Amino acid sequence: MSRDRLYLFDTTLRDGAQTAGVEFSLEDKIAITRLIEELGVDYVEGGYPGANPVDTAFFEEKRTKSATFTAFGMTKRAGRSAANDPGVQGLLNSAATATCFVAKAWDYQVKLALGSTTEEHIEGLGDTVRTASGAGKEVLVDLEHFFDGFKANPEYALSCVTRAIEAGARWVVLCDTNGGTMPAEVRQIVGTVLKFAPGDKLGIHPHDDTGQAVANALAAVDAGVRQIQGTLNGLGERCGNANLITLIPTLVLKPYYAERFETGVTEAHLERLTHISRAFDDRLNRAPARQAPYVGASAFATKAGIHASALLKDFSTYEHVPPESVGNERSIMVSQQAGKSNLLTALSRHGIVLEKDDPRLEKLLATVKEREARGYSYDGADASFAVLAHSVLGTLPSFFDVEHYRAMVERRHNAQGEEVTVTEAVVKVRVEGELLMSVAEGNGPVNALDQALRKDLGVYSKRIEDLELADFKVRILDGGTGAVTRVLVESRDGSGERWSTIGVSSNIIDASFEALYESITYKLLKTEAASVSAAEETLQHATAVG
Ligand SMILES: CC(=O)SCCNC(=O)CCNC(=O)[C@H](O)C(C)(C)COP(=O)(O)OP(=O)(O)OC[C@H]1O[C@@H](n2cnc3c(N)ncnc32)[C@H](O)[C@@H]1OP(=O)(O)O
Ligand SMILES: CC(=O)C(=O)O
Repeated sequence: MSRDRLYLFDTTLRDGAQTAGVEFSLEDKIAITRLIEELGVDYVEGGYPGANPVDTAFFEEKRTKSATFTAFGMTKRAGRSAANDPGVQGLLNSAATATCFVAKAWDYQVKLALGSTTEEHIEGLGDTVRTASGAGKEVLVDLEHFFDGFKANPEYALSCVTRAIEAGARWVVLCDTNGGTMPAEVRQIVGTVLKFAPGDKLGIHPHDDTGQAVANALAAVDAGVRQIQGTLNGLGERCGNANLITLIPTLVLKPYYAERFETGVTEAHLERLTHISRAFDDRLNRAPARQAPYVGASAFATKAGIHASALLKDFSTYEHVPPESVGNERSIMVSQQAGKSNLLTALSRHGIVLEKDDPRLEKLLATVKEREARGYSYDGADASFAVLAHSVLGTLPSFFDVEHYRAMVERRHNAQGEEVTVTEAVVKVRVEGELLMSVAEGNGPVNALDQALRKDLGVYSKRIEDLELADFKVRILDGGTGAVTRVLVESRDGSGERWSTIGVSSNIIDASFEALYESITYKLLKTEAASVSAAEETLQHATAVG
């Protein structure tokens, strides 16, 4: 059976940014783009250039590698042409390859919210699409309130679709903006739209207000649309958007969809799904939902006492897909095999190759599990996993030891009588037998400790020169007096690589220091091979000259 191409459009950085309590920094947007691209989606909608400084800065350069970099904005405002509309021009002058314009497909909203007429709005839609398409952009149109608009005035809603296509839109996206449409209605309405527009130009943008965004996306695909818009972990306005982390494995692993549709998602992308979902939650500073389909910690967890015997004969007795296909793991007390497979994959990402029966693997697995029980989480801290693995496997070079550190925060009055807060840190490290002490000031205790730790690492100083802190996140794991603090530090270097490390302690400074220490250790680990071969070359050269 020949398969239709189904396109996946991620709007985490745009509709996801409209979630209550979520605020993305530029650093967040850059890092989340990398996560989204690991999924193998076709489009990344990065935000709304011109709406706020972060989004404007984000669109100053192309941020995607494989996905089409897309900017969102509204169609031209009434009373001016698209060529003279600063909002439209902001999108056209951005580094985006595609522009997605929102227009209103419900006549009531046009009159009420825009104070305009349907004739004027539809003219504006056509003008905006023609202008953007003439400027060389791939054009998408999000038809806001499409399903409610269709129920109120099908003629107007349908004419928005046909006008956008006539004007040159590559995609017209039918939005269930208020999220109240039922899957059966989606199927029925899309069926009618298909009499006026081809399915390979239609998309669906469902909201989750009745918990059916994923069902509505699938209903629309069944009816004939060929693009789905959604977000990581279902983030989005109010109750969220269609969850791509749920939809993607369904489209790829379920024979009903896999036999009919082809996406850009490969098996390798799918195996990163759990990691991506949890790393995204870590970035949002929220606990991953244990019962999330496919990727939750409970998605493949079984109460061993009840189901163990059947599971041991055949895992499919209680699993609808194999957990490793989505990078998750089975949680059964009587078997550690899946855990080992997971570890082998994670180790190979760091160039560590082990046999499955290597006894050190069992030790590493036990260590990871024991540390995760204490609050560590290696899903969002792959660099800490690499450091831990080398340490347990006995392959971690002894770069430096921290003998002592101290951080001091003082609130006092300066000579002018103003209140000032002064922060200072002292770190003593031992490098190749030599004791080195550094003192630094910072804008807070963690910053001061970071400065002091990196100030003098003796022979290693040169190798960490281009190391920078990109982000710092704190999460309190349990409330009350026994609270445990988890700190995630994101670092980057001149090669463009970014990595995350973790620290856990009842003391926030201790947790931060651990994460900073591991970041430097990871940087030294990753430069170790290059440093050894440079030393060997120098030695060979000296021998040849000598
Ligand atoms: C359904 C959705 O999710 S659509 C996406 C919504 N997302 C956002 O709004 C997030 C980003 N938005 C923003 O930062 C701001 O709204 C901005 C910068 C875009 C505009 O800010 P302001 O100029 O202050 O306008 P404000 O937000 O108060 O109102 C929206 C304006 O856009 C107009 N408008 C809304 N949709 C459209 C449209 N599709 N075409 C033309 N005009 C539109 C409204 O009539 C209103 O015009 P008015 O200022 O003349 O009253
Ligand atoms: C465009 C959009 O986000 C919506 O209609 O929901």
